[in-house]
Amino acid sequence: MREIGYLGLGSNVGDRRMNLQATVELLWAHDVTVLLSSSVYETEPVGEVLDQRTFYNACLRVETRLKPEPLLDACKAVEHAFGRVQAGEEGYIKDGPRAIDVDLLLLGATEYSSERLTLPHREVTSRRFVLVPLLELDPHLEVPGRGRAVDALRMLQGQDVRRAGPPLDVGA
Ligand SMILES: Nc1ncnc2c1ncn2[C@@H]1O[C@H](COP(=O)(O)OP(=O)(O)OP(=O)(O)O)[C@@H](O)[C@H]1O
Ligand SMILES: Nc1nc2c(c(=O)[nH]1)N=C(CO)CN2
Repeated sequence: MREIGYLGLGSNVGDRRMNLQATVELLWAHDVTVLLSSSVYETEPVGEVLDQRTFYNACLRVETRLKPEPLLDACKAVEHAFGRVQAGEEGYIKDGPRAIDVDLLLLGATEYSSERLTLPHREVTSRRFVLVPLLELDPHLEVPGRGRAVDALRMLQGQDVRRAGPPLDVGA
């Protein structure tokens, strides 16, 4: 059975837009069909490392037959193709600079938790750089177990998120 899911992309190293665009193509090669892209947003860094380049962030609506863990594997394979150092590996910096980050935000109505995967993503309702592009894709989006995305965004202040470029090319 095919499910609709949402992925969050982020990049702040190299040609940020090109990295996001290349990710769309790599996802296709891993059985993840990209249906729609949000605009690309330039966003102020949040988390443990604030003194770094601004990020380009976007969200994708995808369709896939992959179950949660294999879909996470596909996200990780894309990061690996960019040479991403993973959590637990030497040189990993939590919230540090990266050419690409692919987060699995939502997969249908699935609520799931394992050692390596939490669905919905634990930060989906606490990051403006995720909620703004998600709401562009679906203004009525409900986050399973956590209510309406628009209500979550209303609770958040501050972080600068500004539209920087058109949606990524998804070949539709
Ligand atoms: N929904 C999810 N999407 C992606 N990774 C997840 C998810 N839930 C748990 N994880 C786990 O989180 C680990 C750390 O992810 P990552 O290295 O991308 O962290 P980060 O990008 O620094 O922080 P964040 O995940 O908060 O954006 C991954 O190796 C993965 O096993
Ligand atoms: N603005 C912004 N800040 C971040 C981002 C990101 O994608 N955008 N990703 C992080 C680690 O996943 C940490 N901080």
